[in-house]
Amino acid sequence: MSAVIEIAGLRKTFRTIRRGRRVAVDGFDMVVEAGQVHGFLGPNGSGKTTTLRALLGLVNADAGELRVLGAPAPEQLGRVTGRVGAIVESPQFFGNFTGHRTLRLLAVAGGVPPSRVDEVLDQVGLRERGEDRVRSYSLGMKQRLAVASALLKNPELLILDEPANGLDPAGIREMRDLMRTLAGSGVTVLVSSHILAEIQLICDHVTIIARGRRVAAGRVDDVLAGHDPHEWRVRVAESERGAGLLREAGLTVAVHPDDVLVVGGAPEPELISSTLGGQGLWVRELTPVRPDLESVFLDLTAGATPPGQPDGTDAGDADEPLVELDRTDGRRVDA
Ligand SMILES: Nc1ncnc2c1ncn2[C@@H]1O[C@H](COP(=O)(O)OP(=O)(O)OP(=O)(O)O)[C@@H](O)[C@H]1O
Repeated sequence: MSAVIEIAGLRKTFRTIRRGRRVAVDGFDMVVEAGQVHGFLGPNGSGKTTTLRALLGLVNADAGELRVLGAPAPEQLGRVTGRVGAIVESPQFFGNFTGHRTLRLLAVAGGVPPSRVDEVLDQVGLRERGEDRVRSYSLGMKQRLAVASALLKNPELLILDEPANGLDPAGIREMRDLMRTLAGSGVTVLVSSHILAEIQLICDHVTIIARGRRVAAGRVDDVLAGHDPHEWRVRVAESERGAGLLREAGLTVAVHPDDVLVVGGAPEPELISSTLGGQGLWVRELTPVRPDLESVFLDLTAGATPPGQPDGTDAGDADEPLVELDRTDGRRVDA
């Protein structure tokens, strides 16, 4: 497998009028291999967008090495822009244009054959609505139109910043299906999100960022497996008696209606079986309750107040004037 995105030691500091220096990304590393659907997870203000913007040459990093499809960024991004589609933050479209016309204009501007327009509308499931005005689209449809615009170039790598943001459950499902389809057709997808359950469903790999630093990375299954189960499901013949014995041993026990005991308090499985077996209660089932990505994420990012924000509030504080030293105007970008 070859790396399509490589980030090593990325660091980016912004300056604000009131709070001075704010370290947005602090020695961050990430590797995305070809063919992955890679989730980029982190709490609000943890540095996801800044990282993606640095990767796409929209903001200058203070330090670090970045490569996209092997090309050092930002210096040689131009070599690979035709192979990368990206949507960073919500794209804006003219409501009066139809989806088809919007894409046709973008195709012409990007030197892409107009025949691609119908193909990408098909790919994102908007073919039937292509002749409707964008203003009649739902938020989910607008997001899919944005993805369609990023697909015009037939990219090998698609970078999506919070594509499921603001979508209702049906919109999230559509977006998830779309990403799966894209991955199935060989596109490498990097998707940033704080919607953990969705990342768990769509992504095979994940990098978790907190306070501008990587706190976990790897296959989703491995990241989950690296966290010991906090609880065990236990079945015994006499559930109430079993619960009493386990409580006496210092464990926390919840008795569920179907007589399943959920035993917590970081117990060793041996302690559970010996406590019960020692009193003649034989264990019929002893299963770890595997943590989901959400609990792992909360564990890893607990107390992750971004640097420079002692109160933990998200940095998008509307009342604070920001000196945006490196901000470029474009919110949406096809790299
Ligand atoms: N242009 C800017 N000027 C000043 N500070 C900025 C700028 N862009 C980002 N920051 C700060 O950098 C930190 C990281 O922000 P960033 O947008 O990268 O986080 P994020 O993980 O994408 O958050 P969210 O999920 O809320 O979008 C925050 O403290 C943010 O306020």
